[in-house]
Amino acid sequence: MLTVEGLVGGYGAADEVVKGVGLTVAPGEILTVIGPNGAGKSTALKLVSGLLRCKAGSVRLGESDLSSLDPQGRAREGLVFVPQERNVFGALTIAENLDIGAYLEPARSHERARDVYARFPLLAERRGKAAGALSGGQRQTLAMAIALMASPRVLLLDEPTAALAPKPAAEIFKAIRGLADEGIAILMVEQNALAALAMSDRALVMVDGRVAMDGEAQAMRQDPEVRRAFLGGRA
Ligand SMILES: Nc1ncnc2c1ncn2[C@@H]1O[C@H](COP(=O)(O)OP(=O)(O)OP(=O)(O)O)[C@@H](O)[C@H]1O
Repeated sequence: MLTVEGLVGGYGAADEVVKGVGLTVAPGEILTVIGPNGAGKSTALKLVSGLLRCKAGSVRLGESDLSSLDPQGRAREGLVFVPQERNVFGALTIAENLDIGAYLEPARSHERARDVYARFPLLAERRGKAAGALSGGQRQTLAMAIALMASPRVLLLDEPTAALAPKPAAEIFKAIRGLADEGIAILMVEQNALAALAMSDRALVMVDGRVAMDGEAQAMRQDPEVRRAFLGGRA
């Protein structure tokens, strides 16, 4: 179980963009964070990953307190972040990108890559090709595949379907659901709120650095207030 309590942090002088966020994600569960632009969703994810230092609060995975660890230390414990942008090395091949993902345990790179290729055959077919030649959806798939090379227990995904058309976005969501169904805990930030909630277990609305609402994803999807504010009021 990922347990985040009282998370506070931000950037330089603006050190309270996130003003006290708490959440839990169990193995096999998808928790999606939605909310208006600038609410601090991506910042919260970066604080959980260790990319940004917390001013206050704690991040625990099971019995381990990860709060004082850097991103690499947290990844060693099983908490792996997939950024929204610059998440693959375009000039390198897919195989080389996966190798980099295995930096924590290079000796297991071959074995992990075999699993990843079995899961994502499109990457296997293109393994010798440059990542820069991939479509948007394929690139996001590769970004998740790189993270999987570290054998994560928790994946932190920052807008995995950003800038994707509905069909590749649906494929990415399906792949994410598959990872959760195998026991990985997923904490995801998404702008594509309606589709994200449809495949999530729980959701959390962040407004101005705080948790404004949280609950079961399907109930939130039906909530008139959430629909009006975040889902375009659509039925
Ligand atoms: N690198 C940075 N340096 C300083 N301020 C930043 C930085 N990145 C984001 N911010 C500020 O932090 C606040 C929250 O941004 P954040 O990206 O976390 O919001 P968000 O909820 O993820 O919104 P969006 O969906 O627009 O990305 C905003 O006011 C933003 O301007």
